[in-house]
Amino acid sequence: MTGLPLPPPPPPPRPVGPPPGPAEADWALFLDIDGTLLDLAPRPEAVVVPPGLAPTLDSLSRHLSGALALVSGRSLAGIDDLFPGRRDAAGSHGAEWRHASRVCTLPADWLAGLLPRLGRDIALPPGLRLEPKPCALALHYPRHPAAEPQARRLAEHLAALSPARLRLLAGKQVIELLPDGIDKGRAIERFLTLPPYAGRRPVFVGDDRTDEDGFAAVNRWDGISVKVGPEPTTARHRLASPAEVRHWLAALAPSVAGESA
Ligand SMILES: O=P(O)(O)OC[C@H]1O[C@H](O[C@H]2O[C@H](CO)[C@@H](O)[C@H](O)[C@H]2O)[C@H](O)[C@@H](O)[C@@H]1O
Ligand SMILES: [Mg+2]
Repeated sequence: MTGLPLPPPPPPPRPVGPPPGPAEADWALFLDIDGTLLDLAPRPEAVVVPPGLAPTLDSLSRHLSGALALVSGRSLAGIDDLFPGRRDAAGSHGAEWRHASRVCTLPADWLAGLLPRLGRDIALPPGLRLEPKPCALALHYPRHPAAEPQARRLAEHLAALSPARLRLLAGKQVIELLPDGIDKGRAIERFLTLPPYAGRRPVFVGDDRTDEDGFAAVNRWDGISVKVGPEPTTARHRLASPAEVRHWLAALAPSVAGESA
């Protein structure tokens, strides 16, 4: 029996090499935290910031005339606990945002309404840990991968109860509830409209599915997108681990030290 001709095979994946270096002075550098700058830990509060990392970021920021921002799922307060100094940052995937010390946080009445009900009249699956943020809610299921469907069902239930339009965002052993329309791509693009970021080439390094919006934005701006880890990605460069990221950043920094010496 003759059938329809088979479609041509998909093209082989584009080779994804390491990112370039040293840092060009016209880069705008956007860095994810967990799984990118820092090794993952069993609990959010258990991560370790290696000594030397903050000074490296400071050197790079000076080299880039201040165009360096942290773009994280953590809250701004959580970012400041790890990297003090009220740095430019997008927190809660962009639902909180700080540029030149000016802070902007989305209203979160929906969260204030939901939180008291959790564990009281809405059951929490065993093993689930809640991380409330100013305008987002993370449902962590550490060491309980089987809890993922339950966490997702709970997140969907909460989203349906909420008067605000919310989106679900799945990360590493976590499902997050966020206001609709919030993602890291938009957070990065917002920085790119403002000094000293405007007119620069965006560079974004991230490790998670939640970073794909950031990679897509940076690709649209002809920037440098860098995926950390082996998973499929739309990023155009790849580093293997947070240790490789730190090594890459430190290798960018000596030219900085040389220039500032
Ligand atoms: O966007 P990021 O900077 O990567 O932040 C993403 C989430 O990071 C934290 O959770 C994740 O890291 C924890 C520590 O390694 C880990 O225990 C957890 O399983 C991961 O999901 C943070 O707690 C979240 O708020 C961030 O959204
Ligand atoms: Mg991450």
